[in-house]
Amino acid sequence: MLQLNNIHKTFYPNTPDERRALNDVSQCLNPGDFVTIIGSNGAGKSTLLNMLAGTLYPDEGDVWIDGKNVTAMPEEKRAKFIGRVFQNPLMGTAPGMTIEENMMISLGRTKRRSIISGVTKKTRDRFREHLSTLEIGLEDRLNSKVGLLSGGERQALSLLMATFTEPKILLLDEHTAALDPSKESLIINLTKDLVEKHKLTTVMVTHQMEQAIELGNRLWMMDEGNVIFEADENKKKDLTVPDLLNEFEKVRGRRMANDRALLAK
Ligand SMILES: Nc1ncnc2c1ncn2[C@@H]1O[C@H](COP(=O)(O)OP(=O)(O)OP(=O)(O)O)[C@@H](O)[C@H]1O
Repeated sequence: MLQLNNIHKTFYPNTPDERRALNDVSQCLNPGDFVTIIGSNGAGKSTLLNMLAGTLYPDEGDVWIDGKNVTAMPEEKRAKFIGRVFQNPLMGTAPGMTIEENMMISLGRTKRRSIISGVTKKTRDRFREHLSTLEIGLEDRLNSKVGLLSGGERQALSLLMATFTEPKILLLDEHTAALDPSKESLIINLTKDLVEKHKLTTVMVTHQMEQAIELGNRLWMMDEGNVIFEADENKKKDLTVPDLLNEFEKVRGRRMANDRALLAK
């Protein structure tokens, strides 16, 4: 479903600011795989997600999604089959527009049909049905401006908008990091439900190692632009946070430097 072949990315090459963000990354995911990615500061996690989303292009290597080489495909075209939720609840939704208008935009991204044609009763009913699965009452607030929603409500809506069109790939970019703990568990449970319901191939970056172990069927640990340890479904079942820290030390001969991961529960 997803294949990364020998991906390299260096920012400001041949200058004093040169930063090698990805260094020969080759990985693949099967349909329905859910990989969580952890790693040290500056390991290349966000760069990898940006490469998948088409926000950045690799210097070398290629990206394949569902049998198609998408390496040079611009972000707006990939948005037809990639859903993404960001860390910041303010990103991913338009605050000045209503819930219904935001959902129409999501739908419009994936369909050729113009969104100006208006919302039919059938579409509105479909939106209500999807919103009701969140169980936070948004189905009764279709005409509320999204800017009035709380951070947790907005992140739940972003997650729904990224998934109800059934993308080929779902990218989660530390999507619970800005939420307080009660909202965080709501969003994590929703994530599990939506990924399972739509059988989505999912790539999630997180700084919380427990979350990385609990969610999904695969795990990649990154450092200095590459995946230095990975666990498949079997290996992941028995994995603990100390195991991950030990694995890092074993491979690198030093401790993982990640201030946010170490501060997280
Ligand atoms: N737009 C950019 N311009 C220049 N350098 C960049 C840019 N984006 C990332 N980098 C550099 O590339 C490297 C990898 O960064 P990236 O943000 O992918 O790491 P990360 O694993 O997401 O880090 P963190 O967990 O600290 O957010 C870092 O050295 C970073 O400074």
